[in-house]
Amino acid sequence: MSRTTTQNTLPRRLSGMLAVLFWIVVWQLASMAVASEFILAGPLDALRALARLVPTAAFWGQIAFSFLRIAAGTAVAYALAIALAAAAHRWALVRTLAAPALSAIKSTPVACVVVVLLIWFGSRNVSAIAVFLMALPGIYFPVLKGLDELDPQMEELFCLYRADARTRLLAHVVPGVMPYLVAASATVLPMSWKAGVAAELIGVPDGSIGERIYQAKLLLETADLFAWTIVVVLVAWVFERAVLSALNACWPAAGRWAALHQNGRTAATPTGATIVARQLRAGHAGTAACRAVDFEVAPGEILCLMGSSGAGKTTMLSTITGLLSPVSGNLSIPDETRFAAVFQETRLVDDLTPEENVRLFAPRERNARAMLAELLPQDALGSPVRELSGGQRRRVELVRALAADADVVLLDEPFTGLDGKTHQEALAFVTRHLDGRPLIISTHDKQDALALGGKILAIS
Ligand SMILES: Nc1ncnc2c1ncn2[C@@H]1O[C@H](COP(=O)(O)OP(=O)(O)OP(=O)(O)O)[C@@H](O)[C@H]1O
Repeated sequence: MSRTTTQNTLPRRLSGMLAVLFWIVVWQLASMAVASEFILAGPLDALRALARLVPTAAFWGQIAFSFLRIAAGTAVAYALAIALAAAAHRWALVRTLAAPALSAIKSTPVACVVVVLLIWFGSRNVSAIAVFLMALPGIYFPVLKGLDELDPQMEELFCLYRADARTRLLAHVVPGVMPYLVAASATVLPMSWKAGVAAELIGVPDGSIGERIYQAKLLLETADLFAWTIVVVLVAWVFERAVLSALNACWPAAGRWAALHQNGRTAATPTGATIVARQLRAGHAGTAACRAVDFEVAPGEILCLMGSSGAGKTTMLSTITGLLSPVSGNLSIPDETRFAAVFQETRLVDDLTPEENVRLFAPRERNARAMLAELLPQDALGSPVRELSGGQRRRVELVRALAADADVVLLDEPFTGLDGKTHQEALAFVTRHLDGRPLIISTHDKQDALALGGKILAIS
């Protein structure tokens, strides 16, 4: 933690504690003014009641009874809501069927549900089921939104590099959905305790916190009532902090784990792909972006696409990778060809380090760290890429493309943002690590084509 952050946090914590103290004093003064423990017990009365309750085994048994049911209801709701959201994201029919049912559950008052649940299931586990029903839509809708909002450019990246399902899930889906899940949890977790204790208050299961609060109400033990309320607030707070901390910790850790466990990925034999285009016209939605071109790129050859801004270089590269369909003409590429690419805009997993980003798609034989060290300073290698400069991020992408297990390398203006020296180093890096694979590169700089010794294809 930086010194500025610590300096800001301490006064904030202190002022928060003083605010709590202020309201406790107001509560104490109000109870002294009312002067009746039955009507308004003060904080000291509640503390005395708490001191009486805490040493008893029954107190801990009641907390355990309620905690187990509320935690179980919440956990099952999370698991089912996430699975259902994944299915709804994948299949429109599931989304259509789930929407009205979950919207109805969301708007039904807990008290009405609990009465029906008591008739069906009895009182013992009523809190678990009530919590489950409350948390299910609370998690389902935000997770579905997170899945719908996954960055399509990153989807393309994982698809192009042929990432397996596990890598895509841990390095792309989890970091994309987690902010939605964490934000939803900050509301759902405290609510689950409110719903659970409310259900126990109605069902009054033996040995629960709800039963104790109900008895305190019947016997007008206001101090006990407040003591139990304090206990519920504290346990709910600890529960919320524990779950949120676990979620926040597993968020970047998931991608890191995926990067470090690519042991199964070994370098495949290059297919020796030759790319042949005849009268190929690239474009978007059937509209050509450039004139028809002919070219042939064999293993070890380099083709430099050159043209003014908007001429269609990026569109041509996307057509070669198969992300876009040709508007007309022929493009011949062997079926199993594996591509690696630097896209025009940066596409990195922001929470991962440069090495982890490279290792996501590299075979285990490749020494990602050594390759990165050829282009980046040592102190940049340990930070998440979100903390790197634009030029450093560009170099990480370049290393990732050259380190990946690919037959063809495509680079779309890969030297953008690099100063003269790093530009030259990057050019030399490409030549050194191309390993006889065909390279197609888009650039505005004729010197790049000369330095790489590539053929030039004018795009217009
Ligand atoms: N998603 C898209 N949908 C429709 N048209 C697009 C899309 N992306 C780009 N275009 C159009 O296709 C044409 C070619 O764009 P492209 O990005 O391929 O050019 P470029 O040569 O790579 O340009 P630059 O050097 O500026 O990167 C432009 O007229 C652009 O407006």
